[in-house]
Amino acid sequence: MAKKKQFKAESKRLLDLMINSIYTHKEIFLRELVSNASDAIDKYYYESQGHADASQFEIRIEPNKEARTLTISDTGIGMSKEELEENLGTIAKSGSLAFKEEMKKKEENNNEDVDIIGQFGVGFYSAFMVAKDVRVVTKKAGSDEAYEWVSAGEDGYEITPCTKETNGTTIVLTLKEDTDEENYSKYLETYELKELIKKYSDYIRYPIKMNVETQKMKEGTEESEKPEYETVVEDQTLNSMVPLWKRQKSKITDEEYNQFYKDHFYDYQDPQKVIHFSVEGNTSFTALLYIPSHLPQGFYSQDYKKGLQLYCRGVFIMDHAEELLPDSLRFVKGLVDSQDLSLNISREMLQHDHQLKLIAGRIEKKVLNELGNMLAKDREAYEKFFEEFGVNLKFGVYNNYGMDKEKFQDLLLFYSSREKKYVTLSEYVSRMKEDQKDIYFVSGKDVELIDKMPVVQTLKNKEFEVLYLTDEVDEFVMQTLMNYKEKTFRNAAQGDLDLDSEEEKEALNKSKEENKDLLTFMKEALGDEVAEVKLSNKLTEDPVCLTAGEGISFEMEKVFANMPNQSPMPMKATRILEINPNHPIFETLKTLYTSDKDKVKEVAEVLYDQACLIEGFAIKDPIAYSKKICELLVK
Ligand SMILES: Nc1ncnc2c1ncn2[C@@H]1O[C@H](COP(=O)(O)OP(=O)(O)OP(=O)(O)O)[C@@H](O)[C@H]1O
Repeated sequence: MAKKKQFKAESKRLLDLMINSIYTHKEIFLRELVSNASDAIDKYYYESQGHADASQFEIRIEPNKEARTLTISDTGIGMSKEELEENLGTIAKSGSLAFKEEMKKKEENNNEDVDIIGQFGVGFYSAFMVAKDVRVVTKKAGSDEAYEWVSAGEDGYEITPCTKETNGTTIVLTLKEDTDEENYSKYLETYELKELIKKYSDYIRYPIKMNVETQKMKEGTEESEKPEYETVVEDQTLNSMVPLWKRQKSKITDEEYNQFYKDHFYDYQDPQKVIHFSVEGNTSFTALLYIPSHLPQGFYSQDYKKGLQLYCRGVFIMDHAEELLPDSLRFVKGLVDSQDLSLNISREMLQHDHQLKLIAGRIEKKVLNELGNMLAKDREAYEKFFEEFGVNLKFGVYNNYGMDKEKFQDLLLFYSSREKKYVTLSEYVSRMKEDQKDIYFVSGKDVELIDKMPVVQTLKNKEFEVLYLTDEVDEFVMQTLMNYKEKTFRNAAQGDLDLDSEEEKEALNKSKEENKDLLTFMKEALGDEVAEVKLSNKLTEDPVCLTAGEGISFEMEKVFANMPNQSPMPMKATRILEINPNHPIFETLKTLYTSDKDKVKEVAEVLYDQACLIEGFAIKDPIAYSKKICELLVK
């Protein structure tokens, strides 16, 4: 009988820590054991300098419900008695890390990439999260001796000689009994095991095999009305082995990219764009990114999680690594695989965000670049993209107090008065009139309504192009941008546009002077509703319009009004009623002013209400308004 050896005191505590607090998910034990198996095969392969028979390389999973055991075996390098003692008897001793370092030293004359996963020397013990005892049977390649290591966790371990035919390691876990909180039996279910392998170990480069029972039609019964079925055992490979993103780009078809997207990111439609690239350098990584063709489900809900899947050396680490994507690109789906990440000991988190920041920066740059290319080369596709996700790019402009606005401004599209099509800011500026100083924009509910606005008509008549802003955020975007290529953004519905010629100005001033009393009377008739009633050349066909004074605009007033937690004194724009001096109604007003001042008051109220309606504001008293209109019609 072999003598039972004790774990060192620290090891006992460490083991306890390991079992109870390092990992959040018990299921990762399988990932850890499979990664160890893969490392062991890697080592065997390196040691044999490529002479080993690769067809023998495999990792096998074997659940046994009767015995309540789960066995993970590999055809790797195995362990000698000393190695067993060192690697499995000392927690936090990683034979793999030592191996990797050894290989690195040799690497000066050997360019082979060492893709060993293990580094902390703790993963193995995660088995004790689900197993009440663990048996390891191992035979070192090239040796005749095999050994068995047995432990029930905290109480230490035993090593005894045994027999094993081939090199490699077999690990047998006897699962714990189920409890109210924890169902350990699930790790004996084929379905569960398959899922776990797919989730965490799909890209382990050696086949992970399992005998799986399936129902097959009995031979010879296919033609009969009642085909018979039988249960057969199939040896299935559970993992894909070579990740799509590690394959040569030119050899990947669109269908493969699209299928991968649909399988991994739960979309039923093909993505709009695939971005696949690798970066070599201080932080090397490969990214496979997708721009969906439509808004992901729940995109605007609080439950939507942005982020990319993260793999480290082909092993799945986490689903939504948020730090890899700026908020403005939260619609991007995909993954990053890097070997240079400092994972924490549980591989559930990343330790330093420095590398992550570097990667995130490269990803942002690449995606914005690709969007720029799409805009330049495939306008139709870009417009479709922009319809879905443009608002995120606008967010990119005003986020961070506009720090990043330059990155986004050339990707913005706005409707314009010219062709009622999307234009970029650069297109707008390139065709501005020679003497035009500002970039004009007008906000409103939709393009049709804006197009009919009096001030837009005037600008159009004078052949100025106007950008039509229909998104709530648009005015904030303009405020943040302030200017573009030295041209200032200017809300055409606000303030004086100073578009008149000298003669026009002179004529207007004269008319203002002559009708000063009438205008003052009208202002008083309307009370606090308006700050001013004035004549303006802004209007050509329409009788009146409402403009906002300096400060907040009408659109902003509407945005603030829709916000939750209203203050009792909501922000309001200053209202100015502008009258077209060339409209017949002004002549009527002038005449009435000399004969019937009460009528002037009434007409002023109707005109003001009309201006409000055009601007998209509710009128204060719709019943009174309709009454007044009727009276005027009857007369
Ligand atoms: N299947 C195996 N075949 C051969 N050696 C193994 C096997 N499993 C574990 N080992 C040895 O035991 C050591 C400890 O394993 P453990 O999983 O605890 O840590 P690790 O894989 O080195 O690091 P990490 O904690 O990062 O996974 C390994 O470094 C390796 O030398």
